[in-house]
Amino acid sequence: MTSPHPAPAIVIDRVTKNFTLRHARSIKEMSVRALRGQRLSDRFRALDEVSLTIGQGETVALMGLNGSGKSTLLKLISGVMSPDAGSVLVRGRVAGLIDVGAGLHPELTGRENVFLNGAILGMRKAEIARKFDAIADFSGVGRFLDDQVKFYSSGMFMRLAFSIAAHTEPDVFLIDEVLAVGDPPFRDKCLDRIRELRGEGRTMVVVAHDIRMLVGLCDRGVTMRQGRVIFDGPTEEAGRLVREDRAARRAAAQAGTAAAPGVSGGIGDLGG
Ligand SMILES: Nc1ncnc2c1ncn2[C@@H]1O[C@H](COP(=O)(O)OP(=O)(O)OP(=O)(O)O)[C@@H](O)[C@H]1O
Repeated sequence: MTSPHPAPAIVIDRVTKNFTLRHARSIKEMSVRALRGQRLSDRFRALDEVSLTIGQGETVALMGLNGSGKSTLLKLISGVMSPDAGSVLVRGRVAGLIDVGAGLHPELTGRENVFLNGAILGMRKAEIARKFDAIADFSGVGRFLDDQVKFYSSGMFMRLAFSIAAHTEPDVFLIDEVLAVGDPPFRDKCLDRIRELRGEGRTMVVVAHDIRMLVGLCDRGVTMRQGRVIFDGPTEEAGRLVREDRAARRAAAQAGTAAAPGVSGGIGDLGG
């Protein structure tokens, strides 16, 4: 029997992340702005005191409008980015599909990338060799395996990246919008593989805009708005709040106003 309170796999404690928005891209632009007394850059708060604990074996959907901070939060969990304040603790091996294909090297072949990316994701050479056929089969890249991946279509690229990550047997698996890229049969295969990983008790955090898919896949939904967690509970309810935000954003756009829920407002967001 599973415990109602699984041991934490991810603990995010009052995490804040700021980015610098540069307004001038050239020395000329900088000079013009300086002469006019305009700012050269602004600080933008992408995450604002976010706290979240995810238990081992949970499948959590991270939802919210564009710019609400989902991807930034996944990057902090994966360790590719560090918080400006607060802490992120992750137990076990993390594999992520965060920036699709970011781990694939365009000049290398699919085969070489399986070994390189597999190693980056923490697999030993013998383990990759043992799983190579399964990775190649799952990706469906077939006869293109010995071509450089820069010649792959975006779908093939994503399939190979997903296949490598999904065979690393991670304790924590992070998935960002990759399911939106693939063709429907591959998407179903990915969903089956995610369910399999879930059945093996792995922890999963999934970011996607397809609310219906998330409701079918995840035990728990977290809704973000302007860098903050505004809801954490049943996935349906989390999704309902996102639909509300979408409707408000549409209404605001029609009314011609700039401010809508969850839409990043730059420096103005910092205070409120
Ligand atoms: N490297 C960066 N430099 C500057 N600003 C950034 C950077 N990465 C993200 N941001 C900004 O931080 C905010 C949050 O971005 P993030 O990508 O986390 O949102 P998101 O909820 O994942 O959005 P989407 O659904 O569009 O992927 C956005 O306003 C974005 O423009």
